[in-house]
Amino acid sequence: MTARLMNGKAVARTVRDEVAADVSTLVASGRPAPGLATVLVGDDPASEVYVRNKRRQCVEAGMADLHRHLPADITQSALKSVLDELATDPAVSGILLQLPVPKHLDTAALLARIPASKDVDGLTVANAGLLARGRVGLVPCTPGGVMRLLDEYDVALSGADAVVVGRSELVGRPMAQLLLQRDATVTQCHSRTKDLVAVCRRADVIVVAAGVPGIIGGDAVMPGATVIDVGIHRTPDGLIGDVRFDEVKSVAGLLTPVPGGVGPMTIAMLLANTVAAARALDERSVGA
Ligand SMILES: Nc1nc2c(c(=O)[nH]1)N[C@@H](CN(C=O)c1ccc(C(=O)N[C@@H](CCC(=O)O)C(=O)O)cc1)CN2
Ligand SMILES: [Mg+2]
Repeated sequence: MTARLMNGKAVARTVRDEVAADVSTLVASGRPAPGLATVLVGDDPASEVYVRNKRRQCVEAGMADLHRHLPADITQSALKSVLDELATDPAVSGILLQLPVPKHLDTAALLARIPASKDVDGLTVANAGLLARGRVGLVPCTPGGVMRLLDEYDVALSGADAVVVGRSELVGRPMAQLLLQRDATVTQCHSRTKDLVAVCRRADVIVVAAGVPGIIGGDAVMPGATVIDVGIHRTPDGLIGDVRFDEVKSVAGLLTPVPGGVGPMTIAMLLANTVAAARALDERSVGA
């Protein structure tokens, strides 16, 4: 068998077109264009690329780019003040703190300054709590993007055995919650899992977000399974994921490539969350 590749680039394009249409409708009805505040601390080259792409795609979708670039040595309290200012600025629909931040800063305390209503990354405790209760909030972008990809390729989830490899706040935990909401039987694996290969081999759907290059090979995949690779690692030979692509390609039924799989979906879902946040803020002020 050779897996069919899931084209994240194309699906992300579709999502961005939907967002642009939603923005046009909002603006045509006399509302301000949604505004996205990307907050980048320091000069990490990969983060700079991601934020540049977020800003460019934000403008392409007709939204306002309200970027802040702050020095790597900024203090916790100065950064908190910037976030507090964005929190009350009516032009800002969504706030995104690019991660990771420099080591001297306390990420959890910073995220706590972002109001849940503007938390377009879905990383606040409030939005994570809503997700855990199966209620509507802003969903983290990468797991949200994985769900959209699974739906675009008609992957059946109800009753399916789904394995999530990884338990990060950014991907693994919310991913498991989203699959559970869709009635999958979810197993969450991590660095202490005893027999990762045996657990994965039972799965109809595997989402790998371990942050370990090539951790999942062909031996861990049931023939015909759907395999989603969230990993992204720079090597002298180019970008690779958490999945050993060539091996898994000959076993899986559906597989995401790296690059061009999950990555582009992350930014597309950020834009979708920003429009959703703008709409919700708007409805509140209309009702107020
Ligand atoms: N606040 C956040 N920080 C981080 C997030 C996040 O969702 N919110 N996710 C990652 C980085 N990330 C977005 O921020 C991100 C990673 C990768 C891509 C992407 O499009 N990847 C391309 C390859 C691009 C390349 O050449 O590097 C692909 O996979 O095709 C987009 C966004 C950590 N931080
Ligand atoms: Mg089974």
